[in-house]
Amino acid sequence: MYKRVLLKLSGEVLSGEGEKGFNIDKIIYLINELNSVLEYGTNIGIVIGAGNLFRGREMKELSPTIADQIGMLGTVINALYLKDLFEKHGLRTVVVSQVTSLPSIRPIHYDDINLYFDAGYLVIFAGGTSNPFFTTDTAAALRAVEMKADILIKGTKVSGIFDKDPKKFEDAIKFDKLTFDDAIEKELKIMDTEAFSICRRYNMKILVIDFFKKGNLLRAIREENVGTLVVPK
Ligand SMILES: Nc1ncnc2c1ncn2[C@@H]1O[C@H](COP(=O)(O)OP(=O)(O)OP(=O)(O)O)[C@@H](O)[C@H]1O
Ligand SMILES: O=c1ccn([C@@H]2O[C@H](COP(=O)(O)O)[C@@H](O)[C@H]2O)c(=O)[nH]1
Repeated sequence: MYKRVLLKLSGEVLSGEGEKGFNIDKIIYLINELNSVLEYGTNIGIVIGAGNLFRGREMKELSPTIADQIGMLGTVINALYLKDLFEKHGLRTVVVSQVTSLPSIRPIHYDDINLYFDAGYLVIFAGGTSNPFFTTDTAAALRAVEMKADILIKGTKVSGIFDKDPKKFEDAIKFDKLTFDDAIEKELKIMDTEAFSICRRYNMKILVIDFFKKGNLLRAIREENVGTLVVPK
């Protein structure tokens, strides 16, 4: 069983696939999935995307650096939205970020992260990497290494990593396991090359799961056979 996990969630986990904004039923589902895992004392850090609000690459009318800053702020909005609802449902949560100074957001300090986990808090890392031209997958890789996670779990809308995008190709074939070298060489676009590359350098395993399938998060944390595992060798 994994004891410390960085969970990367697509923004669409908050809205529903292909939707924008927030859907309270989806967030209750997320809370239930997290509760089932927190019972076991697993430390959970969350990096949340912002596809339910803004994706830099979709705002073609804007300069890329501005669009990306708006995207990063979207992750801050998502983090605060989640913090409030998590706490209303009994999940103690702290939001940490380097990109904004707001009364409900704390700066990232490594020593404090351990204290938050020891006190039973969920930690949401908001604001991506703080740099334009990246995505929250890269932020997830960095935070997973920084918080000394056992594994980075990417909760998404596909059941794992395929030889091509399963949303576009019906005949896509799923991998149960593959190496970082394979994922990078085959240019499997489920995650950025930067994210794979950071995880390869620091031996951070990645597991990609369908977050919309009930119970999958617990299966993943219990190290049951679910999704696709990416390993060093
Ligand atoms: N080889 C592949 N295997 C699996 N999925 C793939 C592959 N190539 C592309 N994809 C696509 O990658 C997507 C990964 O989505 P992800 O969870 O990162 O959402 P996102 O849109 O980047 O996040 P957000 O909603 O926060 O912007 C999946 O929807 C899937 O269709
Ligand atoms: O480090 C980062 C992380 C994110 N962005 C911008 O935010 C949006 C939303 O993130 P997703 O990973 O796509 O959900 C992204 O499209 C970028 O525009 C960033 O600039 N830097």
